[in-house]
Amino acid sequence: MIQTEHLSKRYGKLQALTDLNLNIDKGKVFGFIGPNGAGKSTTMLILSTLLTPSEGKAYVCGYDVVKEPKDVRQSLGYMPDFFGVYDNLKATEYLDFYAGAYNIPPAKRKSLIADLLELVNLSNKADAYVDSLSRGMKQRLGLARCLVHSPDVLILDEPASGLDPRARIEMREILKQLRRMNKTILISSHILPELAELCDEIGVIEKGKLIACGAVDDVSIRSRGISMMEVRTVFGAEKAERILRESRFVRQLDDKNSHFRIQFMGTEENKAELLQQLIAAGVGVVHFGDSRENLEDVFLAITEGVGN
Ligand SMILES: Nc1ncnc2c1ncn2[C@@H]1O[C@H](COP(=O)(O)OP(=O)(O)OP(=O)(O)O)[C@@H](O)[C@H]1O
Repeated sequence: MIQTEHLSKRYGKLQALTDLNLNIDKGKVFGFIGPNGAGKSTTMLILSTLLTPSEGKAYVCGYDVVKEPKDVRQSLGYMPDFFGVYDNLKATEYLDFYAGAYNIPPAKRKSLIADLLELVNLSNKADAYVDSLSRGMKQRLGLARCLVHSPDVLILDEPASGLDPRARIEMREILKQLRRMNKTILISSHILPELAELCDEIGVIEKGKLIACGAVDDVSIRSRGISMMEVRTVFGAEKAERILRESRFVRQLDDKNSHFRIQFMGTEENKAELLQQLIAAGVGVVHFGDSRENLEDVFLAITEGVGN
């Protein structure tokens, strides 16, 4: 549904994107992770036909973004990282305006807008002026806006940025709902754990280059063999700490009352080896596995030194 081939973009002398190859299948949620200035928005603008690539090709639903921009725009909904709302419009009027822009017949708009407001949990704000909505509500309204023409593909540039934890959770629940509706979603963030639960695959981009790409669980392994792990023990914590500290597979260790968090560098076999070593030493291991919550550390480890 989304494909790029050797996609590159230069702004004057600045190479913002270099040789990007992406292939996102129907119904998949792809998380695009990278620090500020990595090239995420540039990629999304090209896919949304708002920016022309310097080199390479990009397709959305099989349509070429340069040669068939109208078909691309019909197929996708794009939510920029920042968008304005009009002061004197109510939420329903705002969506009605965009539905009109997509030539949706007036007779169909009322029920469509009611459905969209329900989807984004804003039914009770239908008659509220958009500039009176909280930031989280505005973001959700922005999401409804890019769904008015029922696109198969969604391109969402940092939809949760600037939101408080509750608003982030609400946004995530709506995105899960969109995934259940079989939308293909490209979503960016500079916060990896935020996307881990939502995405089927992630791509890590740094200084315009894709440096790791794949299923959330194996991106770290495929890239540099780094993963974050948790080890919990009920007895023998001191022995465990010594073994973990001395292990050639452990790069970093945090210890909180028999609960160890380690940066592991090695293969799945190496993990089994380490677990056997702990058990053979008489450590009471009750948990030994990958940590999802600390994926940010993996991201930092993967991107460490890249591009320098
Ligand atoms: N219109 C422009 N003219 C010149 N340089 C630009 C322009 N837009 C972006 N850049 C530069 O291109 C690089 C990539 O920017 P881009 O906005 O794509 O990154 P990003 O990953 O989306 O970052 P952020 O999270 O800050 O939005 C940055 O160095 C940025 O300063």
